[in-house]
Amino acid sequence: ERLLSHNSDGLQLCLACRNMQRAEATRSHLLTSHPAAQVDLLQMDTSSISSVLRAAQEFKLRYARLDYLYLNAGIMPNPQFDVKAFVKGLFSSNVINMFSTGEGILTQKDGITNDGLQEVFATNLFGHFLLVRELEPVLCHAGQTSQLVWTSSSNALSSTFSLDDIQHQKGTQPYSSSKYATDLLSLALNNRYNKQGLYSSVICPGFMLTNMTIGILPFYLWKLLMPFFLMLRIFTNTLTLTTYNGSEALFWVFLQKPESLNPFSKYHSLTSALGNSYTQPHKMDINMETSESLYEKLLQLEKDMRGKLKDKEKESHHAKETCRI
Ligand SMILES: NC(=O)C1=CN([C@@H]2O[C@H](COP(=O)(O)OP(=O)(O)OC[C@H]3O[C@@H](n4cnc5c(N)ncnc54)[C@H](OP(=O)(O)O)[C@@H]3O)[C@@H](O)[C@H]2O)C=CC1
Ligand SMILES: CC(C)CCC[C@@H](C)[C@H]1CC[C@H]2C3=C(CC[C@]12C)[C@@]1(C)CCC(=O)[C@@H](C)[C@@H]1CC3
Repeated sequence: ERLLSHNSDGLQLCLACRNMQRAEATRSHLLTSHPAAQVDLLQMDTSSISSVLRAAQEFKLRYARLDYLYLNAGIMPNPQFDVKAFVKGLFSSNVINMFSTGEGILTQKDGITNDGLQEVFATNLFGHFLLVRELEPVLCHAGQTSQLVWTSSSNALSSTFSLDDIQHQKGTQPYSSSKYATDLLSLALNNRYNKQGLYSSVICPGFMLTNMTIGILPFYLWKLLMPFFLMLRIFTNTLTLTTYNGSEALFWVFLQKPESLNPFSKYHSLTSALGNSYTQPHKMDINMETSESLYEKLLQLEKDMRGKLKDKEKESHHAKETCRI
């Protein structure tokens, strides 16, 4: 919506969504305020490997070029709010950090996808990784730049991520781990693809009330807490609260020359106590060595998963043939 409000001429949007009913509703909403806009839809579930491969194939049939790819889909399933840790945090010097990152007060219960991957890892990171790899031919064009924009989080904490457990099978903070992996992956992509004109950056929208966060507390509590959160903005500008404010960095990045963005920075949407939105970079707690190691592991996993998919296809083909006989 913010991109269309800025300049809808010549902008062709393609919304890749898992739920086509919601996608249609979003499209209609956008066309109501911007009747001349070009908004296409593409069905894609980032948690499913075959869905991502199918969607990428369809995209390449439809379009010759992709200038901006927003990698925004994300889940934080079954969030558990640790009241004890929260109260302890309230009386510690870490209180502001707790409200801006959610560090130490949230855990999640992860699931397993049909492909056998950890659900948060598959949805938030691996599906997007595959998509970028598949869309390479439309993203990389001689003499032109293109941009990947990842929605990461200030909840991306190195303490929750391990190269020995990139899917976070063993821990209770898969969300944080997947976002830290996102930061690492963006750096590795810059390292590999900048020569081909493809740039990658990460943003944090700040804390917003959305479908993802609203379930953490009962709805009436959020309503009651709203004046408290607005007041808290005096101490931390990370409480963006609305999706309009949260999308500030997504929009800001769109306006920048990709070469001017720092691959080690995360671009944060921030909102001042007076309600003004702005974007500010913060250095990420990442290094090239870990980022490259993660990339190698993702490539290996991709190879394994493609192998499994082929075996499955062969099996079902064989079953069909046997039936026919
Ligand atoms: N809210 C917050 O405070 C913060 C959010 N973020 C990040 O912002 C991004 C957007 O989240 P937010 O708007 O808050 O939450 P929402 O739940 O409102 O939005 C998440 C979006 O991701 C889509 N999605 C989820 N799973 C899949 C999937 N398997 N395939 C395709 N699409 C999928 C959802 O689709 P559907 O409509 O079908 O559910 C929805 O459109 C996420 O990456 C999140 O981690 C980062 C920091 C803070
Ligand atoms: C009951 C209390 C009076 C208020 C509790 C508030 C907490 C539930 C929120 C305070 C900071 C929030 C926060 C997030 C979730 C909800 C809180 C912990 C996130 C972890 C959501 C996902 C993200 O990506 C982070 C950037 C958010 C950081 C702040």
